[in-house]
Amino acid sequence: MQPIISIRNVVKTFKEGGKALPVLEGITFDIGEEFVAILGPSGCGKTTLLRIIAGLEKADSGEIVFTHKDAQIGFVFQSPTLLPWMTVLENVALPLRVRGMSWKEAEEKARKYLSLVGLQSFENFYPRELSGGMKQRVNIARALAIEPLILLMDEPFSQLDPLTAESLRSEVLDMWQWGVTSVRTIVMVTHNVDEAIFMADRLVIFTARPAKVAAIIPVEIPRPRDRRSPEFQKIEDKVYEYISA
Ligand SMILES: Nc1ncnc2c1ncn2[C@@H]1O[C@H](COP(=O)(O)OP(=O)(O)OP(=O)(O)O)[C@@H](O)[C@H]1O
Repeated sequence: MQPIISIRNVVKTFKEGGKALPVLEGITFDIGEEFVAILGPSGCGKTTLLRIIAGLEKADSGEIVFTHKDAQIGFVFQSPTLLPWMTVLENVALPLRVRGMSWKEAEEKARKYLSLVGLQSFENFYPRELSGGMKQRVNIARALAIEPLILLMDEPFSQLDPLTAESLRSEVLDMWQWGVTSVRTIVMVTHNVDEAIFMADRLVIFTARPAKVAAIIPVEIPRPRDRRSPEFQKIEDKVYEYISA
């Protein structure tokens, strides 16, 4: 596998009120052109690793090596982080403006990605006028609009009702699988074992804090995956062995 991201011996300790909280204890693995899900017990450091990959947080030691030095990275946060005083269109266009694009060009691109997530007729709405699922769609459109090679997602479906979450999962998978976006690599942090097996090519399982890689499990089941199939169940059992260990 040709790596797109190499995570090499990443160590991170937070300092809180004079006390050291070791969070990541030497995380090493490669991510290629694939969909990787990171699973692990609550508070073990999954989000911290994602933030380090995105450059939002600094590792104490170790490194993250990107094969494509100028690769753009999109980030979808757990809860939508839209600016309330801007319309949907302006929210999606903003990161493009920040990158130096004219408003006209930025809005054209924003419209393209809003239509990809099914929100073309909501461009003049404000975030408060949207449902949770629609806000998360805008968040996804905003991350895609910068045309990233790498998409990082932090529990993107966990705040949505089950039906909305399920349709968004399939939509994200479709967009990625059929190559209608620039994204070649997806890294998703999740608590949800079922969601990880449904979506990912490989599962990276972390131990409890301080996190180490406990196991890497490939999911070689053709998509769309049937959660009731014996192969699916077998992987689920394997994951729980590591998670409850
Ligand atoms: N900026 C920070 N300063 C101090 N402690 C932090 C900071 N960010 C995270 N932590 C702590 O580091 C630990 C790991 O947090 P992190 O959010 O990475 O875990 P997680 O595995 O994503 O958790 P969850 O699954 O519950 O979302 C937690 O105990 C958290 O309280």
